[in-house]
Amino acid sequence: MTLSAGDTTRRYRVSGMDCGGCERKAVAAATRVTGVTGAEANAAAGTLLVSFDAGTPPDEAAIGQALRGLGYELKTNEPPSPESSAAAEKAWWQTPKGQLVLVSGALLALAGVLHLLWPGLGDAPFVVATLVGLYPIVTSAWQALRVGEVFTIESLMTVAAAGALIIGAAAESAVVVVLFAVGELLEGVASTQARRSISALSALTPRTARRLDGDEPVEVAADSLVPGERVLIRPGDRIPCDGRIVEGGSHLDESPVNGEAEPRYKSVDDEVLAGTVNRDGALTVAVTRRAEDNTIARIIRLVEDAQAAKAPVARFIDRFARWYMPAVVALAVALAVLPPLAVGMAWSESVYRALALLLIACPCALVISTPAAIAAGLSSGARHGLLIKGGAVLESLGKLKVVALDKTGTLTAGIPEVTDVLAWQSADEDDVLRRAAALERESGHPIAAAIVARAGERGLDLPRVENGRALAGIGVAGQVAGDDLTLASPAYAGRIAVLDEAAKAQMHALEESGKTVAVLVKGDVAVGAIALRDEPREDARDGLAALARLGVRAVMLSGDNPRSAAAIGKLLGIEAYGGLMPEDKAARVAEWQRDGEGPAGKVGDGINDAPALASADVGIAMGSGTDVALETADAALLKNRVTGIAELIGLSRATLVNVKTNVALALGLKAVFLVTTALGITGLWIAVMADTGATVLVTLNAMRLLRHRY
Ligand SMILES: Nc1ncnc2c1ncn2[C@@H]1O[C@H](COP(=O)(O)OP(=O)(O)OP(=O)(O)O)[C@@H](O)[C@H]1O
Ligand SMILES: [Zn+2]
Repeated sequence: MTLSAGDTTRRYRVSGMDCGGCERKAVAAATRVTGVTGAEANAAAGTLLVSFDAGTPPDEAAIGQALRGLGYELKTNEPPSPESSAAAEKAWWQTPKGQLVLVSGALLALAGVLHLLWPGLGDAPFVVATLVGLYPIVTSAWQALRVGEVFTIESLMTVAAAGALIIGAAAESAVVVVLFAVGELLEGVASTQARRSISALSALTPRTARRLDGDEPVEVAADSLVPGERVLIRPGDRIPCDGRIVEGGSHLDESPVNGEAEPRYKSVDDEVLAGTVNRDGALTVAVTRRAEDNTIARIIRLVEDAQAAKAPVARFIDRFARWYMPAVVALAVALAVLPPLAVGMAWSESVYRALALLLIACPCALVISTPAAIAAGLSSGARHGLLIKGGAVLESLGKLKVVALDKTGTLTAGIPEVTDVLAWQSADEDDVLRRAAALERESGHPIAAAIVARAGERGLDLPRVENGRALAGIGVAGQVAGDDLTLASPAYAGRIAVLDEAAKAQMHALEESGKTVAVLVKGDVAVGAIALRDEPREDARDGLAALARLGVRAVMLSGDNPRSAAAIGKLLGIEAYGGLMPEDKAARVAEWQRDGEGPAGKVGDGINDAPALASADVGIAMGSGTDVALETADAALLKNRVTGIAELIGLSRATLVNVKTNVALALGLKAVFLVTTALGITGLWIAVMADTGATVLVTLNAMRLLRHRY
């Protein structure tokens, strides 16, 4: 079943699950509750998604009860907080699994000692050790049986250990029980680590804030702050909330939130993020978001959702494990029964081999191989300002062959500056600038900000504009003192006005040097033009070079005129196309996909390039955490750097390689020992060692991703 979070689904946190077997049991238990129509569990994320008929939500307490019977704890979907996550993550020896390891291990050691001191006791001490260690396993096998899950790891284990006792291999079965407990304990380690590295983010926000009541700072709980309140932040403090600076200026270290290494100077009207560090100046900040909506809380929610959404590989492995277990049981029965009947092998020998087979078959390592790696990859990315919305996105990111990048704000800083003002037809330069700035006053385009700023520098008074309107991808228009005015790209200006050859030549020259030109048209006469230049980002070259090293083709798609796009493209050494409307960019991406040049990614600010972001295999939003971008794109770069794109792809590839290595390790070890056991070369406890060993290897390998180098 495929589920997604919607209005007829509800997501719960569940603690205690740590492998595919746990997931299946939890799903089986939840779907038995009346009203529940489907469920999906994810051990790595510690989540259970429950679907139900709209209007009749199922009884939460009943679901909780059903899960408790299996040893899992249901929590309602509370927002993450340092306290709750700290409480959920107990030290290993405090968990039931840890205690089972300690108790069964101690009993095994004791049995060994007794056996040496009083050989007369025979196997009795080992039998006792086995039975004690087996007790929780039997209980959990029984609970799973009651919800209809017959072939669980625990039921295999119960049969195997009991069988070993019956054929007189008590010492082995005691060892087997301990190793099984160790393996179970280890299974959860990678996903717990991954989860912890995310919930650690929430601990970055200070608990308290110094709220200004009038001019008096009062210490209050940070999560009680509401938008509009003002807080005082001293040098060295962590910022307690998302907000806007109303007084002061300081260098802010944002690395904890977005991985941006260089501290940035921010002052009045700049946005600050909760969890970042105020380096050197005192700031007064107006709160803009409540604690539960601040950027860091949103990041944590996104990453948790991402971990809960299974990658296609993980689904495949789940399906595989489903038929694999019964198949193994059938094989074990055949191995026990056939050789004695066919070639007269001793029953004790054939049963022994069959039991060993059951033990190796435990698919724990295989089942955690994929989710562990993906959870680690997603966490590692989030810690470096690379947000990936789930395993499926991660898979496609690693396969990208071509990436389209916007020019403005992506490859360039997005802060153009006016370089030239041209005046034609008896107008003077200040006149052109004054009217252009008046038109731009309401526009949100970076060009607008630059023109208004330049007019301000020259101390110009801006006239009133009537009927002002933005022409998306073209420019702005309105009436000033009765004149119809348009400020637009030369291409559009050429359509509504006649541009003489001299003017055209002037503009072409500006464009060829990489500048953007906006033409001021009065009625149907071009009266002047303003040229602006937006410098490439410092790291644009490095970022593109890194993409080239990964063998990914990078193409610039720009709404700016083709000549200046080409000039910037040449400067950066990237294939460039200009004069594209947003839908043209989407069409270009679709073309690549159709012609087999994709999978294609699209990087943009997520604001005026939404169609292209959506049509790409992976839409990557870039920018300092703009609201739209975070939630609509498939992946987001919180640090405002071109180099982040290659980091994102590199991380995805590393994760995919890790997944493949893990699957190969788990399946490979399993295959080898299946054969050697069936042939009678290796015995019971090598079999269990192999399974525990594979679990350890897979876990360690996945955890390497938490230290991935960017
Ligand atoms: N407010 C404006 N003032 C002046 N010109 C504008 C304005 N808005 C758009 N234009 C013109 O339209 C062109 C395309 O704008 P659009 O917003 O689609 O692209 P962009 O974001 O500037 O560039 P890119 O696609 O490279 O990111 C601009 O290069 C500019 O010439
Ligand atoms: Zn388990």
